[in-house]
Amino acid sequence: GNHWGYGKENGPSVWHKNYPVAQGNRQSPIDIIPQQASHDSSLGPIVLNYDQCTSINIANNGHSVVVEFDDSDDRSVIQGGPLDNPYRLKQFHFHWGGKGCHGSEHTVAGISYASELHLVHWNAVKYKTFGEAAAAPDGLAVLGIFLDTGDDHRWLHMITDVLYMVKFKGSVTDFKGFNPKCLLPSSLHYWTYLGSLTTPPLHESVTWIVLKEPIIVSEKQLGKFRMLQFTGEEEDQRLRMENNFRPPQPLKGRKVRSSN
Ligand SMILES: COc1ccc(N2C[C@H](O)c3cc(S(N)(=O)=O)sc3S2(=O)=O)cc1
Ligand SMILES: [Zn+2]
Repeated sequence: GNHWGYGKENGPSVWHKNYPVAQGNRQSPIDIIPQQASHDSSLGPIVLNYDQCTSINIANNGHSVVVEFDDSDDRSVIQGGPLDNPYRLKQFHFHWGGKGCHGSEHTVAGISYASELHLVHWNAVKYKTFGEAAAAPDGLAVLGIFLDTGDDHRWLHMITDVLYMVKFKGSVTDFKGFNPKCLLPSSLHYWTYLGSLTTPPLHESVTWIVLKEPIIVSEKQLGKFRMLQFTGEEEDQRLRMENNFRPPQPLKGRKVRSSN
């Protein structure tokens, strides 16, 4: 059917037909212009408590590769920065480009990175379920981390080495005990703004926290993401999973704040 995707017929330029909020006033991603971001001394550091981390599985959902966490309690949370209370880690996933071209969703002064990692958290203090939070203006907090190419990333191997097991849409495999703290850059300096999910349903429910410092991964490691498929094993079409990113959306007067 006309299920949404990243192709010509079902990609970001036509999502508004089924998801009119695509043309809303707080859509993501955006182009972040550092010189126009306002330094806000009231913005404290973000604090990540991932130590009791409980990853459950890794899956190919037909749009990205997703690592899900047990979010039945507050063992893995993000807090501080622009957030009024702790938000619970639910999943993380990636967006990337095709060979040699870029694939991040947020851009910095027009520059895009090779890929972008999103760690999705929800406000379990205010909302009873993830679904309720995902539709509320202060329901989600997504930590965005840019991936640039260079040397091998010593911990990303733990993910790229199992991608072959989730090659096809709908595949899932156990992935326990992975702590995403090993995917953070050395600095937690960030930009923050109010935005949305970057895929349908495009809910305007995300406080975005985008780290300024990218992590470095090798072209070889990125290449393993590109052997994933948008399509299921039983489908005739074999569509390589790449360029699964939405381009920057209009700022519509929003302010981007910068941590110190
Ligand atoms: C209730 O309706 C729903 C609300 C949210 C979701 N999700 C899947 C989305 O693909 C999606 C995209 C995210 S991104 N690229 O970080 O902006 S985060 C996220 S999700 O895991 O929240 C599913 C159903
Ligand atoms: Zn994402």
